[in-house]
Parts: sequence; structure tokens; C-alpha cells
Amino acid sequence: MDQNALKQMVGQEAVKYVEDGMIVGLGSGSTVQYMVDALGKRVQEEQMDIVCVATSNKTEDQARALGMTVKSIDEVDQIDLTIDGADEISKDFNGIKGGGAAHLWEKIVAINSRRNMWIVDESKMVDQLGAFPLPLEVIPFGSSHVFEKLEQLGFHPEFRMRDGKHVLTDSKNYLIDLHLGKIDHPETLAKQLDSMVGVVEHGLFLGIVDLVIVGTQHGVKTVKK
Ligand SMILES: O=C(CO)[C@H](O)[C@H](O)COP(=O)(O)O
Repeated sequence: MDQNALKQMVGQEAVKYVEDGMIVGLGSGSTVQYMVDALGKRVQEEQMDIVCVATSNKTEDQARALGMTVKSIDEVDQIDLTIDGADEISKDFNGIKGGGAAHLWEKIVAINSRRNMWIVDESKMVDQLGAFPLPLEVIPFGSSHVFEKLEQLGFHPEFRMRDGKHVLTDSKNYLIDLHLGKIDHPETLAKQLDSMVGVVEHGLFLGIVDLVIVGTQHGVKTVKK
């Protein structure tokens, strides 16, 4: 099975956890795209009454195109279940997200959810976080100075660019990816990044996820915290 087939498999598995009447958080990325397709199908076939909260404009557009009801996070009290992808997950259920530039909205939705599920193919499960570059969403104003500080700290920053232009998040901010190689102390790093003026949010998701669905060559593996 190729990576896309694994992503589709976990996407289809994840929607089994959605129940009628739920408020469901929809993550972002290619794995989530399969999940949203499967959810749209289920909602239509079973005439389910659910409300979705999207973590990116792209996911919102997809959900609406499939006929699902989408509300903004500020229109709902609490989300019952959020299903999202991830770039790396360590054995202690910490993760890196933001490869798709959506980690700020994803984190806001996640911390306002009763339960969080991540869906990944097996390549995302790692012993230690950090091989995947850690994304930071930064305010454009003064971002070159933030970049310099990150460089001085030895974090090997790189602005995320496409066709010579800054990649913009849905909040119109820039992205800086930190090429750390490995992260020995995620909590310490998270605190350090939280305290940097101009950094809106980093892609370390610590202690947030409850359930991980992993797509393997032998089928779906469900890992509970
Ligand atoms: O955090 C994310 C977007 O900001 C995605 O969930 C993450 O990048 C995984 O994406 P994909 O399913 O395409 O591998």
C-alpha cells in the first residue's frame, strides 16, 4: 500500500468515531482531506446532523462543498471531537504540526475540543521529535529580527518561501521552520518559543492528543493515551 492509501485508510477509520449531534473539529492537510471526504459521504448517506469547525480555509471550502454545516470556532461552545493529521508523533503522544501552515488555527481548535484524534500513516511515528522542521507562525512586522534571534539560539531557522515569496498562513502571517534535527526537551523549547515576542504560535503540540490512528501495511492501529 502506498502512503496515500494509508492516509485514506485512516481517514475512513476516523469518521467511525463521529456521532450524530456532534460538533466536530476538522484538521488540515492531505490525510484530513481523505477524512473529510469520508465524513461528507457518511453525513449524506446517514442524514447525520453534525456541525463542523474547520482549521483552515481549505478544509472549510472542502466541507462546505460536500454539503456539511460549518461554523466558526467563535460560534460554538465546545467541540466534541477534533480529527487532525500530524507531521511527527513521538511515543509519549507529543507531536509536531504545521507542515501545512495551519498549526495556529489547529491548536486553537484542539485546545477547545473535548477529545483530539490524530490520523497518520506509519512514517509519522518517531522515537524522538525534531527530524521534521518545527514550524513557527510569526507576525510579518519585525520578523527578520525574530529570525536573527532564532539563528543566534542555534535553531537553524528558514523562512518558508514559495516562488520567491513568503508563504502566508490563513491569518496572513509568515512561517519560519526550525531545522533542529532532534528535540531533547520539548517542554523547555515550547516555553522558550512561547515567550518570544512576534512568534504567534509554534508547532509543538504537547499533551493535546488522546487517540492516534496509524495506518500500517498490516491495517489500522489505534493507540490510546
Ligand atoms: O499540521 C498540519 C497542517 O498544518 C497537517 O496536519 C500535517 O502537516 C500533516 O499533513 P499531511 O496529512 O498532509 O501529511
